[in-house]
Amino acid sequence: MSYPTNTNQHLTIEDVDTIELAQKYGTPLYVYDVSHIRQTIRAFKQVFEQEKIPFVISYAGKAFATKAIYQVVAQEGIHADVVSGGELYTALAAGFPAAHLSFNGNNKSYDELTFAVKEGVGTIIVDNFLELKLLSEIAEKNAIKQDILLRISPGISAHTHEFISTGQQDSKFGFDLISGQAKEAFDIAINDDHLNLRGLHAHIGSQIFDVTGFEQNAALLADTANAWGWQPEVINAGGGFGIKYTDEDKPLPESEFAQAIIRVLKAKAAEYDWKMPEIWIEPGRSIVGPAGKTLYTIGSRKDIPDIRHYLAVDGGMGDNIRPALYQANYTAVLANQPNAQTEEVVRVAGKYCESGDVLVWQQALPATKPEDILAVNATGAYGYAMASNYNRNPRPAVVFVENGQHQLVVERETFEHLVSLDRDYTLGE
Ligand SMILES: Cc1ncc(COP(=O)(O)O)c(C=O)c1O
Ligand SMILES: N[C@@H](CCCC[NH3+])C(=O)O
Repeated sequence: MSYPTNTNQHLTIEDVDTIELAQKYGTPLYVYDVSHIRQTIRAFKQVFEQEKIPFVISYAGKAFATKAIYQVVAQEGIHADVVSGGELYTALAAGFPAAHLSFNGNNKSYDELTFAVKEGVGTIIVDNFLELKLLSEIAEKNAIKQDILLRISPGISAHTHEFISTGQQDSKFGFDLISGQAKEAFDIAINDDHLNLRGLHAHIGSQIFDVTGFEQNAALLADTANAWGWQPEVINAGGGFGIKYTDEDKPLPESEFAQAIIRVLKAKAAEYDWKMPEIWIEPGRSIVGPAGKTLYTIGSRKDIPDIRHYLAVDGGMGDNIRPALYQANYTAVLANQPNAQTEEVVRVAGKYCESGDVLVWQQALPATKPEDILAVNATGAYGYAMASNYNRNPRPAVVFVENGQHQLVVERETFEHLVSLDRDYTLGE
């Protein structure tokens, strides 16, 4: 594949020189192409608009939650889904309209639910019986009727890594459909004076390439509501649309996932003689994943004759834990000269004290030298979001690029940040 370059033969992102970004902001550095994010959101929207059906696209902020991304998402006029008090706080701090937020999660605390209700979060996606009870009490206390959806665990297994598959019956998320718990929750919710049950939600997993699971899921939600003698206003089919990390990944265009869900629900609405319900989707990875790259500085190497070349960079599992956690595959490119002839196959390792601290398992690269810049592709989702301070490494900065310009949107942590919450121990003095 051929990468975009400038006259210096440097890798560019939206005409911005990645080597200059590395020099200006340091490495490791997360870089997002904002136009790419906007294009993906618009492609999703276009499908629904062309079909002329009511819809809500809710960006799943767990993939990447910072003030700046919530601002871009708000500019594009779509909603967002949060899964913790911290994500909710971030979205509100960004100026995101509370009414356009939904709140997912399998163990929202009393305080988190109160925070959401008081701030006017549009929809709470209720996951379990305790939450139903707490939320009803909180809504009553605040004299409101809270809009909710019920999250169902549909018993659908998505073909993806076990850790990111959520729809199977043996899952911690949602009301179990098969054993009748979902119907029990429905009966409670529909009769609750403080809750306004608008519809059903089910999310089957993440990084899924096939439309079948989404079709089955949408059909199941509609059939379930119908079997309960109920016409829902909303069917939320979740997120999970797969993206391309390597050439082995063959994702469908985002439009096809949306079209498949629309097709099924249109047919179900006709079959059951319903007013067309609002279709909600919650994409996270597909909106931000392909738009992000991480820049690293190349450091040491270890060549084990006839076995492997390890090339170490100045980041690792603290800024991208996905290879270590899910055996996830990525591709990388030499940003100094992305289209140069490749000369060797290396394993790109991080700087953390773990053997599993790998960023790219296998990558063909041109000859490299210390201080060269390596760009790892498609790191926009669940990279920064899952970053840690393991080995007391400060977390990297984040830069947004658009129309040939760049802006720092998250500062790099410093050593001072690392100790800023530490307190001296004095009891033993
Ligand atoms: C309820 C829910 N919605 C949306 C998502 C977003 O998934 P993805 O980032 O794969 O689109 C997830 C994560 O898997 C989720 O659990
Ligand atoms: N963190 C996962 C996806 C989220 C799954 C949680 N619903 C990943 O990096 O692929």
